[in-house]
Amino acid sequence: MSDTSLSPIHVVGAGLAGSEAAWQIAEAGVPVVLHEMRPVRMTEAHLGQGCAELVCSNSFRSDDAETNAVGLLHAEMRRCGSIIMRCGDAHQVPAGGALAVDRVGFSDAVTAALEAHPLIEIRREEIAGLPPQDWDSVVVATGPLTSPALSEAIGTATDEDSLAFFDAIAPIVHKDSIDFSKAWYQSRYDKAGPGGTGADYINCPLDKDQYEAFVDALLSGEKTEFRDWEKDTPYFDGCLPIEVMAERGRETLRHGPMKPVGLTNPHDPDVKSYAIVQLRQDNALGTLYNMVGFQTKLKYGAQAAIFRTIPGLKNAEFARLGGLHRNTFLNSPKLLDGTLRLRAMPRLRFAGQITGVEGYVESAAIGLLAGRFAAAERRGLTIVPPPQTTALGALIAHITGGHLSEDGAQRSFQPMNVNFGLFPPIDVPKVPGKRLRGKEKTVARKRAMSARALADIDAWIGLREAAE
Ligand SMILES: Cc1cc2nc3c(=O)[nH]c(=O)nc-3n(C[C@H](O)[C@H](O)[C@H](O)COP(=O)(O)OP(=O)(O)OC[C@H]3O[C@@H](n4cnc5c(N)ncnc54)[C@H](O)[C@@H]3O)c2cc1C
Repeated sequence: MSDTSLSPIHVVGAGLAGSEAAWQIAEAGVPVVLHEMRPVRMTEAHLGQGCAELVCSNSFRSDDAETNAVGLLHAEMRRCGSIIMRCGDAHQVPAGGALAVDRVGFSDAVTAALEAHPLIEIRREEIAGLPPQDWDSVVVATGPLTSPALSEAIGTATDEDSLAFFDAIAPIVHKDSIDFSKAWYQSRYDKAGPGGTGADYINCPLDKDQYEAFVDALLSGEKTEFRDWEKDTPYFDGCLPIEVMAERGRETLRHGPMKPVGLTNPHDPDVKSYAIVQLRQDNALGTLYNMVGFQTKLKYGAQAAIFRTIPGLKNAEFARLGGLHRNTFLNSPKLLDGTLRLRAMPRLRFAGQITGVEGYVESAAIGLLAGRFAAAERRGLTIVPPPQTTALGALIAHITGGHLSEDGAQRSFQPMNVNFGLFPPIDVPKVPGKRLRGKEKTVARKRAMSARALADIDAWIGLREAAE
């Protein structure tokens, strides 16, 4: 099926999306040149030169393909031969119901697979402006930290003020600095999940006084200040810094990342904790743990001081403290066509977080689609996007048209994780002799949507195979 007489497709950026796009193109038999600027030029967040480096958490989130939209996306991507999912599965670490990976093993495996593919050439260079005119098919997958020279060129080409918003990352703690006379291992509701034991998280309990003092410290702690032009930059709601959550109400954290449900403190089993901080394994060795949901823009000194007030973390040593980062993404519903091409310059196709999806898996998923579309176009095949009833289809439909914003209104398109709200509605299947209500009905609806999605993705994959 490979045809080396075809001229190559250029992929810019070997992150989650670019690695997946390059793989899909090459697997479709089309040569690829993959341009990655690291290590020649680094971003603010990447530490090494590996492909598909995970810059913060090591989690691909829930792996439940029956009732969780991201778990369903995992399943669909596996069926499409995703390299990101293949390497993720091969390097998973225990994380309850989530799929978490050893970040180094994962990135090494993706890099090795790409380097070994006969149709992929990797060039270590920055594309510091619009790609050369004679590149007639390009996938731009340069992510939230696209280098300034390229993002300015894209801004000019699209005639848009590039919209930026802020995200924050969570700290990572050395496990051997955690005090296990206070902390304990347990997954919420003892859920074992795909690679877990039911005791995968480290939990640190707070009583009411400790929680109130912690919230006070967050509210008064010294924050990284925004510069003037950055002040109107909004946060993405799914990744709010904890101190911003605390500002929204004193109980917000107790109902969010510090919720005390589904966990029992073995050191004091009769006393219900008022709030609980969870840490999740971050590397295969099990030596590092990240503080779940503790992304923050507190200054480093304040972070260390405040987090050490958490019982069990008094002597915590931090492998990395939390921090702020900027995100850049296109107003995709306006600028991209249904196959991710820039309307104003169709030789450029976009993939990953720069298209306005959020998250490692979603970014890779859009890379998967961009790669398949670019390869089909190069081979003269008709491009058929996946139906919106699938997770892949729901995601691309959202970024290329599903999001509604009124003409002339301020741009309202915001990065989006995959979720069942993006799927067309479905009738909940009837259970003879039983009337489903509440949670039971919601779960039944999700199961029905997932079953429909998996059947439809198989049909879509079959269509492509039939075209070849
Ligand atoms: C600090 C931070 C923390 C995040 N935390 C999480 C998290 O915990 N969980 C989660 O699911 N998502 C997180 N995200 C969001 C997002 O899902 C990830 O950034 C994801 O890696 C995006 O995938 P991508 O392929 O679009 O971009 P990336 O994975 O960032 O890949 C882009 C690649 O392009 C390269 N590049 C950039 N400009 C150029 C150029 N001009 N020429 C050549 N190469 C270039 C970069 O070096 C990089 O390798 C985070 C993002 C950031 C920035």
